[in-house]
Amino acid sequence: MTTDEGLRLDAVEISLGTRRLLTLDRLVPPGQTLSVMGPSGSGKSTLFALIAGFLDPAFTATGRALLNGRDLTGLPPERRRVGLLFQDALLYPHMSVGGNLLFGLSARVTGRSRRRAAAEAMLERVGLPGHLDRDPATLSGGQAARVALARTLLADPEALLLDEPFSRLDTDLRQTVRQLVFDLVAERQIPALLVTHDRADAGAAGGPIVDLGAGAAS
Ligand SMILES: Nc1ncnc2c1ncn2[C@@H]1O[C@H](COP(=O)(O)OP(=O)(O)OP(=O)(O)O)[C@@H](O)[C@H]1O
Repeated sequence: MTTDEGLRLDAVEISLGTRRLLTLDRLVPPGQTLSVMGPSGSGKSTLFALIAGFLDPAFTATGRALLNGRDLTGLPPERRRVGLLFQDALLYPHMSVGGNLLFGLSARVTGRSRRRAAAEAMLERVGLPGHLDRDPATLSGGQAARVALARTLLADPEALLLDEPFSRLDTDLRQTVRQLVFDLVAERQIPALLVTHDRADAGAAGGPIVDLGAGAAS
């Protein structure tokens, strides 16, 4: 592995006015999940916004985020190859499951039948074979979370930002879905960041934990 691989947060510092919100200097190697913890307001979502490319202009940031050697600074969000998963699945309600997946699918996969096959294969991998024509409104919370994961991965991201994606799932489901997520992170060798308030989630991620509330986050 060269040092270029993975998600590098190179002397990142984010401030809000005169208040320094966070500083972070880390490499998240391929296949590893760095868990980001910290109290409300410590800057977890702001860090994700910086990496994904939608930092509010109210903040000032120095340092760089590099993904597999590419400096993300100044790139529009759609060119960053960063996948996001949130608390809510955020599926488009007016599209079928397949429509949602094809919407996310990388433009590099061309041709209707190849695109459908890629979506079906990904559904199968997340444990929902044959669900392409389902209406998202009829899915359980766990199924919707799996579809959201499938949609994110179909875009072929080079890094994953997981913003409390398990917090709405109850215990058993939570364990199954998070295992699936971390299995896929390892399988695809993608670096991932997980924002969570839950030590068990951070433990399940298996990687290092950074606490933004501790004042010495690095
Ligand atoms: N658009 C904005 N303009 C000004 N201040 C903001 C803006 N968005 C967030 N903040 C402030 O920036 C700080 C960090 O917010 P952020 O949402 O990143 O925290 P967080 O750790 O994700 O919190 P939570 O756990 O509640 O999601 C907070 O003090 C928040 O009030």
